[in-house]
Amino acid sequence: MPVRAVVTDIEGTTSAIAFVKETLFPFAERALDGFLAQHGGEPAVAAILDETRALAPGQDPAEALRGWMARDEKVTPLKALQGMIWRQGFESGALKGHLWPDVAACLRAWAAAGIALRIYSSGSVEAQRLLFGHTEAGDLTPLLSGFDDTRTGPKREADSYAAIAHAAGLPPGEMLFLSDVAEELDAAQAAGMQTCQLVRAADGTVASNRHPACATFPEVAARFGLPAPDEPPPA
Ligand SMILES: CSCCC(=O)C(=O)COP(=O)(O)O
Ligand SMILES: [Mg+2]
Repeated sequence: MPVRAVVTDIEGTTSAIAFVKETLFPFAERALDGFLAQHGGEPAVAAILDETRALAPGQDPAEALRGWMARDEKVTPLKALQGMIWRQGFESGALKGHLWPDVAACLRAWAAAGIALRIYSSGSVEAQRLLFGHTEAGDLTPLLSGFDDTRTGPKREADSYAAIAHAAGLPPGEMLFLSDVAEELDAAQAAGMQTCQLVRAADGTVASNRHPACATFPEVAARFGLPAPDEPPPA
């Protein structure tokens, strides 16, 4: 079936795991206490702290958030708060959204051919917009027609992918989900989507054998009949 929409994960798929773990997470960790001291009374931040207390009863919310960060737990209020903290970094230029060198040219070629492009990541929608709005290849958000995070649903549950297909207004079979995590691909496949695992050598991803595997976006293009970019990716 032809692919009319591509839904992509971020960490391990468009972007290096090391960028998330060694740049983004430490940035949020360093800024956490100051951010809560300055913004803790604002309604959006107070709501995140309430969500945190509900998920970690009896624990100081800042400590709960710090623990989730240390264990890389994809907990929705943590992800929302990280997005808010990263805003300052992206907008000041202290942070640049990392994309593997093959990604931007393919996204441009696919969008130009009328393929709908969407993001589905554990990173909050705010963080997704910031990352794609501030990449070394420029602002790529005009190429993207939809953003979903774990408020849509857990990434390992088929219903989340059904909801994404519904929001895109397409049959799931005409949508291709890209991720480094086999369990996420299993869920997308259970919802009827086409799937491809990104096995990025630098990320040390191990191919699952349950899904087609590609090392780069141009390989994805070749395998799924998507247009390839005109220009070669920068070295
Ligand atoms: C700017 S997105 C930050 C990435 C992040 O926090 C994360 O947890 C990524 O998880 P993914 O679902 O994209 O693998
Ligand atoms: Mg990932």
